[in-house]
Amino acid sequence: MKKVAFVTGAGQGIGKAIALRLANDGFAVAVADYNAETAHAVADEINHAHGKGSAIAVTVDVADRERVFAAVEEARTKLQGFDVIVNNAGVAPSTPIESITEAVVDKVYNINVKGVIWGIQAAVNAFKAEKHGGKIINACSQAGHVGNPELAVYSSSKFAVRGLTQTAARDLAPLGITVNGYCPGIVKTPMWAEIDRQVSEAAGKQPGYGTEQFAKRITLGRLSEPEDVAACVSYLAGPDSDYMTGQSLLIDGGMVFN
Ligand SMILES: NC(=O)C1=CN([C@@H]2O[C@H](COP(=O)(O)OP(=O)(O)OC[C@H]3O[C@@H](n4cnc5c(N)ncnc54)[C@H](O)[C@@H]3O)[C@@H](O)[C@H]2O)C=CC1
Ligand SMILES: CC(=O)C(C)=O
Repeated sequence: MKKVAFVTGAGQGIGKAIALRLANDGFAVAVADYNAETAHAVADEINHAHGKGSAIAVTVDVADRERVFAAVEEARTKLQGFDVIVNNAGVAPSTPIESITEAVVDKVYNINVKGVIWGIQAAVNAFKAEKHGGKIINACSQAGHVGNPELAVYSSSKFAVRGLTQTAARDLAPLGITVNGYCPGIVKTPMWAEIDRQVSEAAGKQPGYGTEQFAKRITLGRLSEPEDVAACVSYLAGPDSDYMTGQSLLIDGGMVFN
């Protein structure tokens, strides 16, 4: 029987790369996203293009607690098990301090922070129903290790995810559940393209300027591909990370040294 992984925000970008990688690792994958079209496209790619792959698409807004519980239960029932959740969905609007509104704080925290809490809770329910432990993996960021310019709301939400990851690791260890996070640097996805556009525009520069500014800090001298991140998540989802919990691993090409 295949192990089952549930990946949120898996319709594009890093989440898509994670879904494809875990399918390749032998997991049956629930491709969860609030964009039904992209979720179905990724699930189809796994089922058809990858031959041995097995996936379903699940439409869910991670900010909606009830829907998250229902989506996890749907995946557990349809895929006949539940072993790993990757709480990957996130949003990252540019928010220079003086521009911050209540609406943008609510939106970012509802998705990036509450969405992770609901995912953790729903996964615990599913692990209990399956009568075994499991692995919870949360999307953090280098911006959760060091405050990023013009990304105060986003950066603080990722600091919160790092705190949640440590705390949940302590609370859930007695249930045989590990909780870890991954902290990418600058990854070539639609999210990064939009941050670059907003930061460049705010500086009165052409697109690409924001990337240049951030990229100066990358020791390895290149931006990350989504697959770089998926490789780390593959490790966190597999047995080689069994003796690791509460960690938020930097995969940032050496942007931030703590
Ligand atoms: N791209 C980057 O440079 C970095 C990204 N990250 C984190 O990695 C994760 C993935 O980022 P990307 O792939 O770059 O983003 P992206 O914007 O390219 O893709 C995000 C996916 O999440 C989905 N999504 C957004 N809100 C949702 C919601 N409420 N419910 C369900 N699905 C939702 C979107 O439909 C989309 O498919 C995020 O948590 C992000 O904060 C962390 C560090 C760097
Ligand atoms: C978007 C993000 O998390 C970055 C640039 O680290």
